[in-house]
Amino acid sequence: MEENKKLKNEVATLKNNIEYLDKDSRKRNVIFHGIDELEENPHKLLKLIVPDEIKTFKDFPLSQRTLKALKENNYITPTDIQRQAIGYALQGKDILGAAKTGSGKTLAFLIPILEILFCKKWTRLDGVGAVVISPTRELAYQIYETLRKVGYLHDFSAGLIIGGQNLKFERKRMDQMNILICTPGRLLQHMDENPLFDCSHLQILVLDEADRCLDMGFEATMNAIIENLPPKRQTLLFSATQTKSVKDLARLSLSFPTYVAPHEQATTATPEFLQQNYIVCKIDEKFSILWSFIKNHLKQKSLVFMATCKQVKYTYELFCKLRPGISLLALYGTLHQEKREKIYREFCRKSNVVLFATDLASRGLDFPKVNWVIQYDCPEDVDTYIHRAGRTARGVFGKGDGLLMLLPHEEKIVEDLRKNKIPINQIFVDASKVMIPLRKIESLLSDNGELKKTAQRAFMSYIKSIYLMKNKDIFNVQLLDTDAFSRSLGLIVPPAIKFMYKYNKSATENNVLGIQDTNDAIKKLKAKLSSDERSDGSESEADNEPVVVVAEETKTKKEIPLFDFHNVKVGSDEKHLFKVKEKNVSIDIAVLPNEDDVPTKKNAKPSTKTAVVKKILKSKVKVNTTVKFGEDGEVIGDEKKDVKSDLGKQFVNENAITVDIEKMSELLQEEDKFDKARFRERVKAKHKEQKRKLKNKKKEDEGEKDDFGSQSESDGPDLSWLPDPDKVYGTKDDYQNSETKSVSDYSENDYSNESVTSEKNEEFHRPPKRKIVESEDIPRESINPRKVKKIEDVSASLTVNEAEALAMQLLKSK
Ligand SMILES: Nc1ncnc2c1ncn2[C@@H]1O[C@H](COP(=O)(O)OP(=O)(O)OP(=O)(O)O)[C@@H](O)[C@H]1O
Repeated sequence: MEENKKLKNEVATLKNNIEYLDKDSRKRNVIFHGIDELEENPHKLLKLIVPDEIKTFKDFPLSQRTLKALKENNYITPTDIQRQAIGYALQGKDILGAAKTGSGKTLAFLIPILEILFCKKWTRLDGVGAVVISPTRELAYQIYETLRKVGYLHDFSAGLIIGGQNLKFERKRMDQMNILICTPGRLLQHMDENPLFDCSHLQILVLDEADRCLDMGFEATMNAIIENLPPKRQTLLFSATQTKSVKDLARLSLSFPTYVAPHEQATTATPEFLQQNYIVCKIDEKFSILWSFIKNHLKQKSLVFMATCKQVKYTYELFCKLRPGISLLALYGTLHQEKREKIYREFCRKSNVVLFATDLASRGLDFPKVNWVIQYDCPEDVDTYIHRAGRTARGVFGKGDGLLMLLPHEEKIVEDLRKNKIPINQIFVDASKVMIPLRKIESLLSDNGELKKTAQRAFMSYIKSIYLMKNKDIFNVQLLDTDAFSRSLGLIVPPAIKFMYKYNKSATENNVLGIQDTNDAIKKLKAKLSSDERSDGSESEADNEPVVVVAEETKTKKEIPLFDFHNVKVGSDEKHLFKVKEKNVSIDIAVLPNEDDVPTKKNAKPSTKTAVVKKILKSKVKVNTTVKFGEDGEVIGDEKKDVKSDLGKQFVNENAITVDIEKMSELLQEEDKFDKARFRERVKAKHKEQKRKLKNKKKEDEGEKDDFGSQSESDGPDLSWLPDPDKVYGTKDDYQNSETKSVSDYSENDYSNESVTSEKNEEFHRPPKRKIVESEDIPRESINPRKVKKIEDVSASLTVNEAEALAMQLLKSK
């Protein structure tokens, strides 16, 4: 104790001097020499920092700058992990830190980073002194923000190096950074490509969510990063589910790491005030339960975890269209970085909101005041459960609720959870209170092709994710009622699950042959599927094709508004609602066809494109050829495709497999001659046809002129119907006399003088003003009625004399 007190005083003096030194640099070296002495004897500090004696951050030998910033951000009392880890870290020890979610691990490594670099007089010119690696961009961003808060009084430069940002911008500044917060991929990219990046002086390496950073997903990247780092460094590993794997630790070449786990003896592995529940339901009930939950928690902040990006996308898009009355957000890896950041910030800011997310958001993210964490799909393992559930009930007295949704066969995971000190209780949902507008969803999907595709992708991605799970005791794709699942998503026709069909087929074949080890084939298939699932691009076309199996008519549920998960029903009747009905657990229906559907060899419809091609090739049908038939059924050859040259014919007869380029070019030249000749002929014929048409048109035009202009004689009107003028007016002579007379009369006498006229009339017998004469030898019916009408009109308008003159003229011309 005495020694401790002495050391404390020593350090207090040093600290004061360090602050003082900021103003007076002349004494700097003397003081740092003192700190160096302490560093050389770490056990001195170890004795000095007794975790149980630490009440506030002031009790640590921290710089005033750090203490001030901590105070400003209301960090007064250190949490358990901070109390235990900071001391060891300040001594330069490698640390394996494990503590419950939301227990403040971030500060447990950020404070030592600041203090160690500060004590080492790190400056901008010294380059990268500390690197913090986080598995996700969002978490890296969050750590960076915390660092800015608690380290703003220090002179260090810090950089956030994550994917999706401007690489050029980062590249120029990398050599000036003292503390880097990064994701593995981007860090390695700089190590590989950026000549300005130098981390040879690195002092501290931190892996947040260390078990995730070191797992299979990042294995190669992390190995490459570690190779590029100086072996002499301090390494700190933190996670709520810490790795103890010797292999992992060996990879990091930790030297006698100190295991810091303040909650190891705790009764629970999850936060104290986290209320954890689970329900068991059928696969087709999950979607409606989720919808009902959201509708009944409109004034809360909920986070829903789903297995795949595509499920998140579909649920988000569909629920937005259904308008639940609360703001909805979706966060998943395939989103653009800017969007991801925006959604992350929005979810942090809002208080009544639902965020659908993949496991991208399951680790480390410190969303404030989340009321509910719903694990819509069963987590891969206990660790994933812990991290997901830990997004609520965070901080010192944080409270929250968790709900795990399980399918009947997934209930086994509860045993594992309980074994791992996770207190979880079963609750029951009153089925009568569950509702979803399924008809509306179906009609939305039928109207919106894009949404339907998203639904199909969501369906497929879920099935694939289950198929790829390691733990086959819990995740068994063959126990999924895929038809019911598809219907619950609004898909009347379930998409075909071809990979399963292939898998089952190969398994059956191998069984028949007595081959035990089919692992290689399955592994290949799995690798392909997992790469599909991870990829940003759309699923293969095949996955979106509808299945051959005809779906049953979709059942609709009554829409009943009230819903309460806390309404635990103990009555046996209520319990039955969620018991597994064996007939609904159709093992093979969706995956393997029914016996009736099993295709016989003859009538089998090929299910894949390869099978179709094989069938076509077998039937010796020439693909991509067109046969034209004439009217009499004779085959008409395709002139274009027929070879004309002798060389071409010879080539066709040879049926050569290999291609001789020179010969081919010669052949093409020969064929080209024929083609050109054919083309010339066609042009000629076209010109000829055009000329002919022009001629015809000209003729037609002339004909039209005849009709309406000078009429030809032959086409003249038929005047045979007119009465014989000799009969009517006497002989030709009489006629000539009368004509002369009348003309002179008309000229000499006033035509209007009636007396004269009457006299003349007496001399000449004039027929009364006549109508069209109906002569006996010309039957009226034989005359064109239109002509008759026309003549009647003309004659009615003429005076007798005019009519006579006209008639005479006509006769003359005849
Ligand atoms: N000493 C402290 N006093 C008060 N609040 C604190 C303290 N340390 C951390 N916190 C707060 O607790 C919350 C959780 O901290 P942090 O995110 O570091 O937890 P974590 O252990 O890293 O969680 P996870 O395991 O989920 O990554 C944060 O909001 C943080 O501000």
